[in-house]
Amino acid sequence: MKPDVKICGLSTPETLEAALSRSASHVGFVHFARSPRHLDIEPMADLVRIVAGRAETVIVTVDPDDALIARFAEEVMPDWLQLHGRETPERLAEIKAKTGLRAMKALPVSEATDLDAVAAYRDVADRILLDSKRPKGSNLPGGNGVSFDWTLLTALDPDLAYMLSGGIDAGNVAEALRLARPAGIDVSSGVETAPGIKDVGRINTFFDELDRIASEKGPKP
Ligand SMILES: O=C(O)c1ccccc1NCC(=O)[C@H](O)[C@H](O)COP(=O)(O)O
Repeated sequence: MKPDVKICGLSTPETLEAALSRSASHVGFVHFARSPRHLDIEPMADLVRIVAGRAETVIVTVDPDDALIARFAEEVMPDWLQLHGRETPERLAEIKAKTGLRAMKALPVSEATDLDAVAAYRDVADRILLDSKRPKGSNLPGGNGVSFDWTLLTALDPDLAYMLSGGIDAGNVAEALRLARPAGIDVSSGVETAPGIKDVGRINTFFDELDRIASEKGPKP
């Protein structure tokens, strides 16, 4: 089955259209002041309006308070909130109840024991996103363009439909899909020319590679 593909950290109509025209399943917009991909509520709402149901829309944020989640739900109206902070399973349930939105919980991974956290979240999160742990020197909990050891994921329950992210690009996505078998992949830096600068050419190259992988897997005559 084709994996979901989320292009994250979009911030311009041109790059958003590129992702949509190649059938991204999810498009992500970051609201986190320190991020080079940060968007305020209004420009984010403008981009979500452009999507107009062609993909699922995701606001990526970190430990949002109640006032902020209310603004997301009322002014942006995305399909998902993706949470990259220290949100507990209880807080995740509360955010879902208050907004009516689906929640994707990002869990940072660098070693096998990091996967223990999955058990606490899998029943409350609508999707788990397994992302690389923040590298030393970075002040961002995501979007760092570094990958982790995907062979760790072979220990996961095969029924867990998770998203994989962290340093995925056109050069390594085939290996990511082969080793980790995720239900979806999430890409940000891998389709940028510099942090926060998405590139239409790189988005197309990434989807070309996914098409090539799908054609290799297709039925042989
Ligand atoms: O992308 C950001 O700047 C960001 C900031 C704060 C929290 C999360 C953030 N990104 C989360 C994502 O969903 C990224 O797509 C994911 O971490 C993978 O990023 P990359 O390794 O750059 O592909």
